[in-house]
Amino acid sequence: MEFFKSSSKGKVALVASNKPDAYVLERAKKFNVPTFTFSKKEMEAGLIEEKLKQEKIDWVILAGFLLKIPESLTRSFPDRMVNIHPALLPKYGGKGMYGAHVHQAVKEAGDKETGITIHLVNEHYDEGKIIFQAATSVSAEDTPETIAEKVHALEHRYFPQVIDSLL
Ligand SMILES: Nc1nc2c(c(=O)[nH]1)N[C@@H](CN(C=O)c1ccc(C(=O)N[C@@H](CCC(=O)O)C(=O)O)cc1)CN2
Ligand SMILES: NCC(=O)N[C@@H]1O[C@H](COP(=O)([O-])[O-])[C@@H](O)[C@H]1O
Repeated sequence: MEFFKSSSKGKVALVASNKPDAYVLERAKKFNVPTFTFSKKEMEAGLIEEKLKQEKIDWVILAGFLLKIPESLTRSFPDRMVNIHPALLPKYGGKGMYGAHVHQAVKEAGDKETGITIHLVNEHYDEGKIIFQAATSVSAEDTPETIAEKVHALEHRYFPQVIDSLL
């Protein structure tokens, strides 16, 4: 929202979440961005498709969204739905691989690097076309928490720029 508030290429037109207490909804209010909350059942009943068409949304950007997007919704936004994953796919992707679970797996594997992947969204978890990746080193002294800090820094640095490059 900060990045796009003065953009001539696009704007954050709606913030939607299935978690009514998600802090991003508070952030959206400060940027005067409309918000929309929904349940998993409503998503699976097609309520999101209706809302996004009503609001004339062009792109759907997933950031920490933790439910499987139904195929009907992914097909409504062909090559226009983007997700950010906190690892270097195809490593550490798929069901169960989200948030701290990913960084824990990287630590337990003893990997020397991790990173972020920005990809198009299809009907499967984390299997869409990869658009961008950035890596960071992992040392033996790193913990899942310090790994998360490094990954979050990459996300905050690159996600807006990559989205901007797609518009
Ligand atoms: N159709 C798609 N939907 C989603 C994708 C995708 O690529 N295709 N990406 C995810 C984001 N994600 C990884 O980047 C991801 C998020 C959550 C899970 C997961 O295992 N979720 C749990 C439920 C967690 C909860 O309810 O709190 C589960 O399915 O059991 C895996 C990957 C967003 N949607
Ligand atoms: N597989 C999906 C996944 O793990 N997404 C991750 O959830 C976090 C949300 O952080 P935040 O809500 O605290 O900004 C982000 O690190 C994002 O990569």
